[in-house]
Amino acid sequence: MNQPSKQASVIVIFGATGDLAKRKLFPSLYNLYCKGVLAEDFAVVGVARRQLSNEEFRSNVHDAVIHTACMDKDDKHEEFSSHFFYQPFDVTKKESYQDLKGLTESLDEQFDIPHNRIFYMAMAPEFFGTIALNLDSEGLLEGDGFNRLVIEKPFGHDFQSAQKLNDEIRQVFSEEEIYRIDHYLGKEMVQNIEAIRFANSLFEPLWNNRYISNIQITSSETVGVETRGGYYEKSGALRDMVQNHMLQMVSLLAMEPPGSLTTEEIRSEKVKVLRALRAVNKDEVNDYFVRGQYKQGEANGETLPGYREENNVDEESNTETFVAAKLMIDNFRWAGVPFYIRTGKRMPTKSTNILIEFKDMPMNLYKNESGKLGPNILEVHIQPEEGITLHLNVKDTGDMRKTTPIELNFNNKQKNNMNSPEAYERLLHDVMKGDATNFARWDEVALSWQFIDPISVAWANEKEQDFPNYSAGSMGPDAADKLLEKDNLHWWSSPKE
Ligand SMILES: NC(=O)C1=CN([C@@H]2O[C@H](COP(=O)(O)OP(=O)(O)OC[C@H]3O[C@@H](n4cnc5c(N)ncnc54)[C@H](OP(=O)(O)O)[C@@H]3O)[C@@H](O)[C@H]2O)C=CC1
Ligand SMILES: O=C1O[C@H](COP(=O)(O)O)[C@@H](O)[C@H](O)[C@H]1O
Repeated sequence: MNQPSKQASVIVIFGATGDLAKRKLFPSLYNLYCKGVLAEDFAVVGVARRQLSNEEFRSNVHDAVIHTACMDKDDKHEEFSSHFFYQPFDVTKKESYQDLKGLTESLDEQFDIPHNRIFYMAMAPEFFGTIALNLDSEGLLEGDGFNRLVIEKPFGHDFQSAQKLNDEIRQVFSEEEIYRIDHYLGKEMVQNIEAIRFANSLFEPLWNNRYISNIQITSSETVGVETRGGYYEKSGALRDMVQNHMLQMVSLLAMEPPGSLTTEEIRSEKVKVLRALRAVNKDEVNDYFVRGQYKQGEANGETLPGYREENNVDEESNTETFVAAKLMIDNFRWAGVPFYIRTGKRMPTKSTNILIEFKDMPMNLYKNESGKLGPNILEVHIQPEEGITLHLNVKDTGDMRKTTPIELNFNNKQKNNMNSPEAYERLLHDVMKGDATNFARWDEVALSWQFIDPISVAWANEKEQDFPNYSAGSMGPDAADKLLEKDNLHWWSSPKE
């Protein structure tokens, strides 16, 4: 159930000296503060191992938000950071939790907060279970207010580890209290998928296997693994991007219209898509999945290192930095329509794009004159541009029997002349409101892992002899193109790329 919007709370960030807190959480909280979403009655407690005073912590927070400007208002960096408090913390020690209890209760009084708590886990997942159990045993969850637990990815490494983690946190928190972050669900245009589908009589009647030929989702990154070689070696693109973000986008594109826009209705429809995903067993992996690993290449005149040359990466690594796949959804709406996905590091552009290709006209009156008609395509630009493009055919000026392709464009950022809020800002606000719609429910996470696990097992068991198989700065290995060629299709490259 969605709750009324403003509910003052103490936000406890576990891992408050880390990268996520600095780059995403503090700036998002600052934006919410500037917009008046966070009232004067909020407090943030940062905890981590290192010894910092409140002043040092506030100075870190201040530095993290100094380049973020309050729109149309005087900047409030000092005022904002005065709401932040720090406590050195050892996740395994009871005393740390007892001290935290004392601090949060004193902040309740200072800021007139009715014992509402948001616990944000911005540290390694191996600590989550211990933290949850200690929060409970040391009485931090007692009181009349709400308790909400925000959990970062990765939520497990496979189904078994995800289930173990879930069992641990569920000993203490109810499903309704758990907010599993998938930051793609906080992106403006990912959220717009539902509106495009369910608020336009033009599209919804066509949104099925009678009219759609195929759907293509590309999420490409220009960066390599940067400082995250250690994590990425164990994860790879399949766990890092496909299990979560890519499957979430597929679910939103393929779900049935929910009965209403409530959290449970929407998540229940998404989960049905994951249940209908055709399982790929280990002998079929090569028919449906392609893996890639980047080698040295060039972009913008710069030589880029290969994955195996990156820090903390095995020089014979079998980890994939690129995945392309053909997903089939075996239900009445989607039988026979392939959903192609691809994602990778060190590709030519940073962009996420969805293309819905409609089937050809049953008869083409123009074919003899001007060759094959261009297909109708609806593109949803997730990032960096936010908008939609509809590709149509119109009459060529001056020739009755010729057509020419045109584009109808909508740019979301031009709508109200402002940037849409960053995903984390939106998701943090949702947690404060108690709206879990754009967070992954346990059954979604479980089903995604169950779908992914046979592929990762097959890949772990069979070293890819072709690795590295695509140049940094390219669109991935040739096999990704062949995946569609087998179906007489090809990847459409977005004109926005
Ligand atoms: N960074 C990002 O953009 C993203 C991160 N994530 C996830 O968020 C989580 C945090 O990531 P990130 O911020 O990058 O990681 P960092 O390594 O930068 O930060 C880890 C934090 O945990 C603290 N910490 C580590 N061990 C302990 C301990 N035993 N007791 C108390 N505190 C401890 C560290 O502080 P100290 O050293 O002072 O103890 C630090 O504050 C991870 O699960 C990651 O996968 C998910 C998506 C994006
Ligand atoms: O979750 C992750 O996402 C980012 C890509 O996110 P985006 O919002 O920049 O598209 C990816 O770089 C990272 O490896 C992965 O962990």
